[in-house]
Amino acid sequence: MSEYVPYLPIMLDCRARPILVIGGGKVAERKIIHMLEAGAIVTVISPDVTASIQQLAEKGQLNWLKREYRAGDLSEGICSPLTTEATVDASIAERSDTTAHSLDQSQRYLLVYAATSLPDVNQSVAEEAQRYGIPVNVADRHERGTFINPAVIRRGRLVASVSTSGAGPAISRRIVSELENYFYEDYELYMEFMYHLRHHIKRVVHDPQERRRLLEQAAALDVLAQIRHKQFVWWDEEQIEQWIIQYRGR
Ligand SMILES: C[C@@]1(CC(=O)O)c2cc3[nH]c(cc4nc(cc5[nH]c(cc(n2)[C@H]1CCC(=O)O)[C@@](C)(CC(=O)O)[C@@H]5CCC(=O)O)C(CC(=O)O)=C4CCC(=O)O)c(CCC(=O)O)c3CC(=O)O
Ligand SMILES: NC(=O)C1=CN([C@@H]2O[C@H](COP(=O)(O)OP(=O)(O)OC[C@H]3O[C@@H](n4cnc5c(N)ncnc54)[C@H](O)[C@@H]3O)[C@@H](O)[C@H]2O)C=CC1
Repeated sequence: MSEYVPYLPIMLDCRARPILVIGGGKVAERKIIHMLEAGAIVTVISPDVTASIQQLAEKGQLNWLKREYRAGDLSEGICSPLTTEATVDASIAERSDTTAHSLDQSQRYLLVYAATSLPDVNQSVAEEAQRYGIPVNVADRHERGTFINPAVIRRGRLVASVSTSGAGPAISRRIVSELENYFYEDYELYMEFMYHLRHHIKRVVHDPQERRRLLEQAAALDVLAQIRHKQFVWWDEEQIEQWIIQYRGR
């Protein structure tokens, strides 16, 4: 077996956190869409961008700095959501003597993506990110970065992601397509219901053992089948209470 990195899979809350993307081509675009869906504040540094990225910039949904990457770009952090290029540059100039070490946590880039078509530029971005301890993804040579992206399907709260640890994104994509046939759209309502039920149980059942038993029972409910057969009716608080009473102490 060949050596490979035992990557740690995590789910990251990126809401209102700044992410920097160097390069604005097709690869950057695909990754940016996921970042925006995750609620991140995205800054793109690239002399040219795809039509979609340009549109997002025009709508104020991301910051585009129309220029090449410069050493030092990662130390700047970002000022506020939806700033224009001019205000970002002005604010960077004001803080020209600051470094990533001295920026407060909320201003520092949470993640950096090196997605240009130039291996040397991507390499410089990766080195700068690692100097500052910022996780970095490198589009052309994943082993030069510190994290990689899985192929993903979402069904509301349910997120299924697949990675082959670099063996091949086409394989990840194919496996995820198979999962799409398993996790139908009805999982979204199923997940919402399970959240609602679990939240209620957590609120009213304080004994840890009893709570765990109830949550296991909840996970075994045949709600998904009911949703699938269009027989499911949403449980109100009273119904949940009755269900809890029925299972308590069994
Ligand atoms: C290591 C990783 C690092 C990372 O990017 O995070 C990586 C690296 C590389 N990808 C390359 C090529 C392609 N990648 C895609 C597509 C995707 N790539 C994604 C992930 C990853 N790609 C990470 C590994 C995940 C894993 O191993 O499971 C997906 C799953 C998620 C995403 O990007 O969001 C997304 C699926 C999108 C979807 O779900 O639809 C396509 C298809 C297309 O573009 O349509 C091609 C062209 C076809 C081909 O080459 O297979 C190259 C060669 C570049 C070159 O030739 O120069 C490298 C470089 C290298 O291997 O080091
Ligand atoms: N990780 C992945 O999933 C995949 C990675 N790749 C690799 O990703 C890289 C990018 O691919 P594409 O987006 O298709 O390329 P592209 O040619 O469409 O886009 C490259 C972008 O980099 C920008 N750029 C060039 N020099 C720059 C600089 N000095 N500073 C900032 N931006 C600069 C360009 O303006 C352009 O927007 C390639 O190296 C490719 O081999 C390709 C397919 C998938």
